[in-house]
Amino acid sequence: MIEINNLTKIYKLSRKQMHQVKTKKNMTTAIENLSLRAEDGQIFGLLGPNGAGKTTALRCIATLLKPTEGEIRVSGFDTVTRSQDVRKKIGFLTNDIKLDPQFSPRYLFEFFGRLHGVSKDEVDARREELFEYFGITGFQDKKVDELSTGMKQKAAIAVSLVHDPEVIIFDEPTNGLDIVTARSVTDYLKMLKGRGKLVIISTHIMTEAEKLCDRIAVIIEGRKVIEGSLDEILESTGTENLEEAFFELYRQVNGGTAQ
Ligand SMILES: Nc1ncnc2c1ncn2[C@@H]1O[C@H](COP(=O)(O)OP(=O)(O)OP(=O)(O)O)[C@@H](O)[C@H]1O
Repeated sequence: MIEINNLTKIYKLSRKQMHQVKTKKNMTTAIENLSLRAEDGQIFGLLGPNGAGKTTALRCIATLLKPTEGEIRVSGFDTVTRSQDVRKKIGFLTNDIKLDPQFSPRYLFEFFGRLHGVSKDEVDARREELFEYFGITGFQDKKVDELSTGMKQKAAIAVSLVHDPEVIIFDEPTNGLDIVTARSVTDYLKMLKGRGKLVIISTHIMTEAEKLCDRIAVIIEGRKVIEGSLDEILESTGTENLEEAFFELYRQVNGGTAQ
């Protein structure tokens, strides 16, 4: 289970960053007062436009960032005071964590397996299952450097799951994948949910959230504007699909400026 209570994350900006985003303020609030609860056996989606704060929230859950205010618990462990325990429970995938280009998917899978304290037999069994499922076996001994974007993403997904984590945190898991591979990833996430795992993803793809997520939190400009099942969100916005619901919510936040 993931419990987020009143999470606020404020980044301090360097002079260079202030110049880049043309601001005189040396701080930016990426997430403001976010609370939510995601249960085991559920796929929970954080849905929002670019810059909404989705990656920041997932990085806080994954212990990579400390909340400025508020607290997060993963499987009962606080992400700040019990970060080691949290890390054992989670598999984290994000676009800015890159696999070392000099090594092969097989080497990296075995390396991270050892790092997580998984036995050799178990690593071998999990490698066979995951590499077969994601079609990695054919290029498992090639250097990451020589792989396509999609191949790298598939390898990164497999590596993040080496220790059979209870909680799967995937930031835009189908980013850069073709339609066939994207489907294999979303099917695998559904299978993990069926095994009782908690999967939390970020996405800006409405149809992906619609098909995949049991619960969705829409985040706009760092604030949660609605949370619920797809049906609950459609009912409360009086719309027929998530895209319409999103624009309705966006209009409410921005005072009627969205198309
Ligand atoms: N390291 C950082 N330093 C300063 N500001 C940051 C940093 N990382 C993110 N931000 C800012 O925080 C806000 C939220 O960014 P975040 O990456 O969490 O959004 P996102 O919803 O994941 O966006 P995207 O869909 O584009 O990945 C943005 O305004 C971004 O510019």
